[in-house]
Amino acid sequence: MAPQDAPTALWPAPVASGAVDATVHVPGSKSVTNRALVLAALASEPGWLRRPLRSRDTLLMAGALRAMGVDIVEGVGPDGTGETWRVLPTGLHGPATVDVGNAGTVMRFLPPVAALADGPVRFDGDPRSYERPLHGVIDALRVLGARIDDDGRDALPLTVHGGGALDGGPVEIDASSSSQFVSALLLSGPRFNQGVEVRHTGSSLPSLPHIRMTVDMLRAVGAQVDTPEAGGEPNVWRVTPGALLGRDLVIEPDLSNAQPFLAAALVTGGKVVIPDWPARTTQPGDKLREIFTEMGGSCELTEYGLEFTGSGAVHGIDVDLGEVGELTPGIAAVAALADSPSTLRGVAHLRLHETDRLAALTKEINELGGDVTETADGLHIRPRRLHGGIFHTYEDHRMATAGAIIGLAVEGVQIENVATTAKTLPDFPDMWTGMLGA
Ligand SMILES: O=C(O)C1=C[C@@H](OP(=O)(O)O)[C@@H](O)[C@H](O)C1
Ligand SMILES: C=C(OP(=O)(O)O)C(=O)O
Repeated sequence: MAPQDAPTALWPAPVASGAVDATVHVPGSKSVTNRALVLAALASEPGWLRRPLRSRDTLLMAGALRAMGVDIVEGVGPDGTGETWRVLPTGLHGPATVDVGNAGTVMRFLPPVAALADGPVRFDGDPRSYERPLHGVIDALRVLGARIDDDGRDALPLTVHGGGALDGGPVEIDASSSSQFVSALLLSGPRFNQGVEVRHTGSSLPSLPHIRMTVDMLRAVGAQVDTPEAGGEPNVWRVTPGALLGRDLVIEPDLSNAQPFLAAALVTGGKVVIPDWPARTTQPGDKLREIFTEMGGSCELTEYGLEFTGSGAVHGIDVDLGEVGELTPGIAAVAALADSPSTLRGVAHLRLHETDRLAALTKEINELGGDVTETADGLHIRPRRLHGGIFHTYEDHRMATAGAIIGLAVEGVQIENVATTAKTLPDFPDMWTGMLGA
């Protein structure tokens, strides 16, 4: 949790007057957009991103790469439709400064890129970014040959003294606090002289689908990656050195940002269609089809997209969310409105996300009259009749959308700083009222 009680704008969360029935076009995935930007910047030829997400996290990523000399040109796609970013990897230069905001993808994926630049790159960000774990990336980069000045903090702010190249090779890390440590080292791995071999030594590893996303996207630009899944050693990933191709990539909709809209169908017994839901994806949000079905809905995936229908009943769930941690706030919000208790497990690492999400969800739902307790690795949620009040967001986009879900069913919920949704979904308030007005 973080600075709180500062007077910030309150957004009256709209109550649903009946069953929602809407088609919601969800913008591009944060995780895919930021990986695509990094890979395009490291490629040996230009590439395109079509329908990239334009939000705080992705604009910070683009800004950081531009600061290191990469040319990213905004425009209209070659077919005349949709927004695109053309990425021209013209070199990685320091001195440069990078604002990571509170974007895990920027603070973890870019120090390895900066190690390849030909000068110092200074990293700084929001106060919360100083508290988020970065040791896995810093310590690994030092082993792989980088010089990093962090005044002994093992955290932000820091300076990577890029030497124009990096030896690379084998490295051990404990990525139990964030899968992004593994993704960060793999993404730049093809550009290290010896490639990279990452061995995770911790007891658990969250967000495996996000590591699969990294591997899939690396392979799609021509990298050779060996993984535990492909018959390799458990917890070991190897990336061979080599040039990366420039690609023309259409970014999938952000399925984790589709969550509040699907939740609206579930909570109101309505129907929401998300066009362009991919038939095959590594995004963790795809798991919502299963989770929200177990909680009372049903869905149909067609060529057009996903049609999700609520039954009018919302059930509690006992579920391990370790692989899909970023879905926890939205699931907790639905669980608080369910007809039976829920246990959400496997997400201790959420205490180190945008805010301490376990503490924040417990406090905010309980202040509306709920009965939530924290466990060692998750939440117990016993639904109770809730009442209105201020729902604080702790500068966490997913707290804001979680509060909006509760507000659909509870009069008088006011979301503090709904603008924090700009991290990944700047149009959220308009999309939400649009869905309800549809
Ligand atoms: O690699 C990524 O794009 C992400 C990985 C996950 O991070 P953690 O493994 O730190 O939970 C996820 O929660 C985050 O929203 C995005
Ligand atoms: C944990 C999240 O973000 P980040 O990429 O900053 O880690 C999230 O979006 O839920």
